[in-house]
Amino acid sequence: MYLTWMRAGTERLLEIVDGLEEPRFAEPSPLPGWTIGHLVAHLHFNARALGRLASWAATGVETPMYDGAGQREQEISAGATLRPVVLKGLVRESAAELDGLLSALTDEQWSSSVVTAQGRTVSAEEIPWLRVREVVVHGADLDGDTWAQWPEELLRALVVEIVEQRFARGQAAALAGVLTGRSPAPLPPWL
Ligand SMILES: O=C(O)/C=C/C(=O)CC(=O)C(=O)O
Repeated sequence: MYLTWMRAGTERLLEIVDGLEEPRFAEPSPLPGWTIGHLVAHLHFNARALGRLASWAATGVETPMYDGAGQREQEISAGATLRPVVLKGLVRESAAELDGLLSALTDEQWSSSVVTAQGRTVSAEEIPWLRVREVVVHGADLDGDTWAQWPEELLRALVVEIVEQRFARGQAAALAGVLTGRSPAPLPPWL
């Protein structure tokens, strides 16, 4: 299921990224401090990072998503300076690499454990879900009209996870206001 959603989400994301005109890469994205270029660079390096988790599951050799706290930020900042045509190619390439690595996992490897960048120990089966969140949510950042195209089951899984995490972040009251349609409380971006 997750792999199917990942493939559908990736296909849509690549369409959106391919359709971005060059000047848009320098424009602000909905994420504080990030341009569209930063966002596209993040999507590329996130595929690479999740690919390292897939390699970990395949080999048993610990290969974390990022080497230390600064790597993610440094990669994104450097990536955002690349020419849009280069970034577009990289996003496509790393998405295909991630798909290839995941497709090669055996049943036993899928059930092995890996550790995410947030320190969560998860089954490798969760790797495609981590990518679904990225391509679906950031796809909406790049082209806001994408939500209605996703299956209800995917949206339910996403919303349940967001609700749990927002509660954990102390945002219960703001969330209740938004979900009851009573207050347009400003909530910071979830992802
Ligand atoms: O949900 C988690 O445990 C980890 C999520 C991330 O590391 C987010 C990314 O995938 C990323 O920032 O590249």
